[in-house]
Amino acid sequence: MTWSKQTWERIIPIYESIIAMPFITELMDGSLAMEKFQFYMAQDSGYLEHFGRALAMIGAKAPNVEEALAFIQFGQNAILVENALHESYFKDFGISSSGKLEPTCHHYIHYLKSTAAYESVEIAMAAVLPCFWIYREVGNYIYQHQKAKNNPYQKWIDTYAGEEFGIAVTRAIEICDRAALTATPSTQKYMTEAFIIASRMEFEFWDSAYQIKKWKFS
Ligand SMILES: Cc1ncc(CN)c(N)n1
Repeated sequence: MTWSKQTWERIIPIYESIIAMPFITELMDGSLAMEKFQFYMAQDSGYLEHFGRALAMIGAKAPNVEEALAFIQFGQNAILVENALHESYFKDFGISSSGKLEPTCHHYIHYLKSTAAYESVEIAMAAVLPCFWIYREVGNYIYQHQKAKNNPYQKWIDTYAGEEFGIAVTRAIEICDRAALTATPSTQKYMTEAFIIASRMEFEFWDSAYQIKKWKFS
Protein backbone atom coordinates (compact mmCIF):
# COMPACT_ATOMS: atom_id res chain seq x y z
CA MET A 1 0.00 0.00 0.00
CA THR A 2 1.26 3.51 -0.77
CA TRP A 3 2.33 5.86 2.04
CA SER A 4 -0.61 8.16 1.25
CA LYS A 5 -3.22 5.37 1.49
CA GLN A 6 -1.79 4.09 4.77
CA THR A 7 -1.62 7.59 6.18
CA TRP A 8 -5.14 8.55 5.11
CA GLU A 9 -6.40 5.48 7.03
CA ARG A 10 -4.81 6.95 10.15
CA ILE A 11 -6.81 10.16 9.89
CA ILE A 12 -10.22 8.70 9.00
CA PRO A 13 -11.57 9.45 12.52
CA ILE A 14 -10.45 13.08 12.10
CA TYR A 15 -11.96 13.31 8.62
CA GLU A 16 -15.25 11.81 9.83
CA SER A 17 -15.36 14.30 12.68
CA ILE A 18 -14.74 17.12 10.20
CA ILE A 19 -17.66 16.23 7.93
CA ALA A 20 -19.94 15.94 10.98
CA MET A 21 -18.90 19.25 12.57
CA PRO A 22 -21.49 22.05 12.60
CA PHE A 23 -19.32 24.41 10.57
CA ILE A 24 -19.40 21.92 7.68
CA THR A 25 -22.98 20.64 7.98
CA GLU A 26 -24.30 24.22 8.19
CA LEU A 27 -22.08 25.36 5.31
CA MET A 28 -23.53 22.46 3.31
CA ASP A 29 -27.15 23.45 3.96
CA GLY A 30 -26.44 27.17 3.72
CA SER A 31 -27.52 27.91 7.31
CA LEU A 32 -24.05 28.76 8.67
CA ALA A 33 -24.16 32.16 10.41
CA MET A 34 -22.58 34.78 8.18
CA GLU A 35 -20.51 36.05 11.12
CA LYS A 36 -18.84 32.64 11.49
CA PHE A 37 -18.14 32.38 7.77
CA GLN A 38 -16.73 35.92 7.68
CA PHE A 39 -14.42 35.12 10.60
CA TYR A 40 -13.31 31.95 8.80
CA MET A 41 -12.69 33.78 5.52
CA ALA A 42 -10.71 36.56 7.17
CA GLN A 43 -8.52 34.04 9.02
CA ASP A 44 -8.19 31.87 5.94
CA SER A 45 -7.02 34.80 3.89
CA GLY A 46 -4.10 35.25 6.32
CA TYR A 47 -3.58 31.50 6.34
CA LEU A 48 -3.32 31.30 2.55
CA GLU A 49 -0.61 33.93 2.34
CA HIS A 50 1.62 32.07 4.80
CA PHE A 51 0.66 28.68 3.40
CA GLY A 52 1.78 30.00 0.00
CA ARG A 53 5.10 31.08 1.51
CA ALA A 54 5.59 27.64 3.11
CA LEU A 55 4.85 25.97 -0.24
CA ALA A 56 7.41 28.19 -1.99
CA MET A 57 9.99 27.25 0.65
CA ILE A 58 9.28 23.56 0.07
CA GLY A 59 9.63 24.21 -3.67
CA ALA A 60 13.08 25.70 -3.08
CA LYS A 61 14.13 22.52 -1.25
CA ALA A 62 12.50 20.03 -3.65
CA PRO A 63 14.82 17.33 -5.00
CA ASN A 64 14.10 17.94 -8.68
CA VAL A 65 12.97 20.78 -10.89
CA GLU A 66 9.49 19.32 -11.68
CA GLU A 67 8.65 19.07 -8.00
CA ALA A 68 10.16 22.49 -7.31
CA LEU A 69 7.93 23.95 -10.01
CA ALA A 70 4.87 22.08 -8.75
CA PHE A 71 5.29 23.49 -5.23
CA ILE A 72 6.05 27.00 -6.44
CA GLN A 73 2.87 26.82 -8.52
CA PHE A 74 0.85 25.45 -5.58
CA GLY A 75 2.11 28.46 -3.60
CA GLN A 76 1.13 30.88 -6.33
CA ASN A 77 -2.32 29.31 -6.63
CA ALA A 78 -2.90 29.51 -2.87
CA ILE A 79 -2.17 33.23 -2.87
CA LEU A 80 -3.72 34.20 -6.21
CA VAL A 81 -6.47 31.69 -7.05
CA GLU A 82 -7.79 30.58 -3.66
CA ASN A 83 -7.42 34.03 -2.20
CA ALA A 84 -9.42 35.50 -5.10
CA LEU A 85 -12.36 33.50 -3.75
CA HIS A 86 -11.94 35.26 -0.41
CA GLU A 87 -11.72 38.65 -2.05
CA SER A 88 -14.93 38.00 -3.99
CA TYR A 89 -16.65 37.07 -0.70
CA PHE A 90 -15.23 40.18 0.98
CA LYS A 91 -16.69 42.23 -1.85
CA ASP A 92 -20.06 40.44 -1.96
CA PHE A 93 -20.55 40.64 1.80
CA GLY A 94 -18.97 44.08 2.20
CA ILE A 95 -16.37 42.98 4.72
CA SER A 96 -12.67 43.55 5.16
CA SER A 97 -10.04 41.55 6.96
CA SER A 98 -8.29 43.12 9.94
CA GLY A 99 -5.30 41.01 8.98
CA LYS A 100 -4.99 39.86 12.58
CA LEU A 101 -4.21 36.16 12.99
CA GLU A 102 -6.23 34.64 15.81
CA PRO A 103 -4.80 31.76 17.93
CA THR A 104 -5.67 28.72 15.80
CA CYS A 105 -4.63 30.28 12.51
CA HIS A 106 -1.46 31.63 14.12
CA HIS A 107 -0.61 28.19 15.50
CA TYR A 108 -1.27 26.39 12.23
CA ILE A 109 0.70 28.82 10.06
CA HIS A 110 3.69 28.70 12.38
CA TYR A 111 3.60 24.92 12.51
CA LEU A 112 3.72 24.75 8.70
CA LYS A 113 6.37 27.42 8.31
CA SER A 114 8.66 25.99 10.98
CA THR A 115 8.27 22.50 9.51
CA ALA A 116 9.12 23.85 6.05
CA ALA A 117 12.16 25.68 7.47
CA TYR A 118 13.61 23.16 9.91
CA GLU A 119 12.50 19.68 8.88
CA SER A 120 13.49 17.63 5.87
CA VAL A 121 11.65 18.36 2.63
CA GLU A 122 9.78 15.02 2.76
CA ILE A 123 8.35 15.85 6.19
CA ALA A 124 7.42 19.36 5.07
CA MET A 125 5.63 17.96 2.00
CA ALA A 126 3.65 15.61 4.24
CA ALA A 127 2.77 18.45 6.63
CA VAL A 128 1.13 20.51 3.89
CA LEU A 129 -0.66 17.57 2.25
CA PRO A 130 -3.81 17.63 4.46
CA CYS A 131 -4.36 21.26 3.40
CA PHE A 132 -4.90 19.90 -0.10
CA TRP A 133 -6.38 16.51 0.46
CA ILE A 134 -8.85 17.19 3.28
CA TYR A 135 -10.21 20.23 1.42
CA ARG A 136 -10.78 18.19 -1.72
CA GLU A 137 -12.55 15.42 0.21
CA VAL A 138 -14.68 17.91 2.16
CA GLY A 139 -15.48 19.87 -1.03
CA ASN A 140 -16.50 16.68 -2.87
CA TYR A 141 -18.48 15.40 0.09
CA ILE A 142 -20.47 18.61 0.37
CA TYR A 143 -20.97 18.82 -3.39
CA GLN A 144 -22.35 15.27 -3.52
CA HIS A 145 -24.58 15.55 -0.45
CA GLN A 146 -25.88 19.10 -0.59
CA LYS A 147 -29.58 19.69 -1.06
CA ALA A 148 -29.75 23.46 -0.57
CA LYS A 149 -30.57 25.72 -3.50
CA ASN A 150 -29.10 29.25 -3.61
CA ASN A 151 -26.51 28.41 -1.00
CA PRO A 152 -24.55 31.60 -0.17
CA TYR A 153 -21.45 29.44 0.23
CA GLN A 154 -21.71 27.76 -3.18
CA LYS A 155 -18.57 29.42 -4.60
CA TRP A 156 -16.53 28.00 -1.74
CA ILE A 157 -18.00 24.52 -2.35
CA ASP A 158 -17.41 24.72 -6.11
CA THR A 159 -13.77 25.80 -5.66
CA TYR A 160 -12.80 22.84 -3.51
CA ALA A 161 -14.97 20.29 -5.36
CA GLY A 162 -13.66 21.63 -8.68
CA GLU A 163 -11.55 19.78 -11.21
CA GLU A 164 -8.63 22.23 -11.14
CA PHE A 165 -8.19 21.88 -7.39
CA GLY A 166 -8.61 18.10 -7.68
CA ILE A 167 -5.75 17.85 -10.19
CA ALA A 168 -3.39 19.78 -7.90
CA VAL A 169 -4.31 17.49 -4.99
CA THR A 170 -3.57 14.33 -7.00
CA ARG A 171 -0.17 15.78 -7.94
CA ALA A 172 0.64 16.68 -4.30
CA ILE A 173 -0.26 13.12 -3.21
CA GLU A 174 1.94 11.62 -5.95
CA ILE A 175 4.90 13.77 -4.92
CA CYS A 176 4.53 12.72 -1.27
CA ASP A 177 4.31 9.05 -2.26
CA ARG A 178 7.46 9.37 -4.33
CA ALA A 179 9.23 11.09 -1.44
CA ALA A 180 8.11 8.37 1.00
CA LEU A 181 9.36 5.63 -1.32
CA THR A 182 13.00 6.73 -1.00
CA ALA A 183 12.76 8.04 2.58
CA THR A 184 14.22 6.16 5.57
CA PRO A 185 11.72 4.43 7.91
CA SER A 186 12.35 7.16 10.46
CA THR A 187 11.58 9.94 7.96
CA GLN A 188 8.47 8.06 6.84
CA LYS A 189 7.34 7.92 10.46
CA TYR A 190 7.82 11.69 10.85
CA MET A 191 6.00 12.27 7.55
CA THR A 192 3.01 10.37 8.92
CA GLU A 193 3.21 12.28 12.19
CA ALA A 194 3.28 15.62 10.34
CA PHE A 195 0.28 14.60 8.23
CA ILE A 196 -1.68 13.69 11.36
CA ILE A 197 -0.77 16.93 13.17
CA ALA A 198 -1.85 19.06 10.19
CA SER A 199 -5.09 17.06 9.88
CA ARG A 200 -5.86 17.84 13.52
CA MET A 201 -5.17 21.49 12.77
CA GLU A 202 -7.66 21.42 9.90
CA PHE A 203 -10.33 20.28 12.36
CA GLU A 204 -9.31 22.98 14.84
CA PHE A 205 -9.37 25.68 12.17
CA TRP A 206 -13.05 25.08 11.35
CA ASP A 207 -13.94 24.51 14.98
CA SER A 208 -12.35 27.79 16.06
CA ALA A 209 -14.20 29.62 13.27
CA TYR A 210 -17.48 28.17 14.49
CA GLN A 211 -16.67 29.42 17.98
CA ILE A 212 -15.18 32.69 16.65
CA LYS A 213 -12.22 32.03 18.89
CA LYS A 214 -10.05 35.11 19.41
CA TRP A 215 -7.11 36.01 21.63
CA LYS A 216 -8.35 36.83 25.13
CA PHE A 217 -5.95 39.78 25.29
CA SER A 218 -5.55 41.85 22.18
C1 LIG B 1 -6.98 26.25 6.80
C2 LIG B 1 -6.99 25.86 5.35
N1 LIG B 1 -6.47 24.65 5.00
C3 LIG B 1 -6.48 24.33 3.66
C4 LIG B 1 -7.00 25.16 2.69
C5 LIG B 1 -7.01 24.74 1.28
N2 LIG B 1 -5.84 25.14 0.63
C6 LIG B 1 -7.48 26.37 3.11
N3 LIG B 1 -7.99 27.26 2.25
N4 LIG B 1 -7.49 26.72 4.46
